[in-house]
Amino acid sequence: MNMTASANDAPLMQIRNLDKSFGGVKAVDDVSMDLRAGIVTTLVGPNGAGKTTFFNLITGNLTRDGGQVTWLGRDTAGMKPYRIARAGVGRTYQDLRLFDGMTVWENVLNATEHGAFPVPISRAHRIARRERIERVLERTCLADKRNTRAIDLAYAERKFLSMARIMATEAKLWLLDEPASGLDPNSYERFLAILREDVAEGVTVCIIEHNLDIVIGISDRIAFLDRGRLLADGDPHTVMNDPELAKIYFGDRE
Ligand SMILES: Nc1ncnc2c1ncn2[C@@H]1O[C@H](COP(=O)(O)OP(=O)(O)OP(=O)(O)O)[C@@H](O)[C@H]1O
Repeated sequence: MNMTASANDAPLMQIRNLDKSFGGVKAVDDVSMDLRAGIVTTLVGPNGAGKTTFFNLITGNLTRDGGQVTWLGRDTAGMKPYRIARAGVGRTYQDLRLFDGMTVWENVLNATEHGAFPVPISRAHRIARRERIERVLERTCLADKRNTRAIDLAYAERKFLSMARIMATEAKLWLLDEPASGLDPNSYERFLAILREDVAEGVTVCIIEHNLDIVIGISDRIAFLDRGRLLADGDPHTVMNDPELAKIYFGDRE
């Protein structure tokens, strides 16, 4: 969405020769990628290509077998997921992973505390955080639902709540797992507007998405994974119009 970002900007996240196997399956195989400020990268690829494993490796949910991931210049090896999150890497899940019994407000507040390891904050910070959450709830149209339990929300509202949790943490990198799937057209437009505004402010986004119509509309860049390998990484139209990749994607490879 920000095609003007300079190619010389240092990447926020630098991924080099990343490897992960499960038994004999190479889920992520020698993948290198740069994630730069203000750029939306979409990961596409057939089922089992390694997209979720890739997310799990860069969030610290899985331990890599080899390779290097640096975030803001620092090697993340050995960092716990909550530390990586606190350093500015936010993530949503396909199954959303909300706290169903908690209210909207509590769900968002909890995200700002990064799980079981809250950092003590001053009164001024608490006030600033409350204002930030208010603003995020306005933007995601959840302000009127602040006292509603997550389980009682409609599907699109639950998706926006998972976005709100990232937005409130002011994460610099958003890793979004199928953020637009199942959204009605109005909700999809609202999602796109939020994404565009935050990307314009410098947020970096990496999305896993299966819906190819959505992919083209959202992405500055497409990374195509297959059997753990990064087969292409570049301009959306070039990648999506590649006949060999199309065969792989639609399952009719030779
Ligand atoms: N915890 C695990 N244990 C064993 N094998 C796994 C595990 N997680 C993933 N795999 C395997 O690693 C490969 C990559 O899986 P992954 O879920 O990362 O792919 P994906 O691209 O996200 O797929 P999908 O689009 O279906 O979600 C697959 O062959 C999968 O079966």
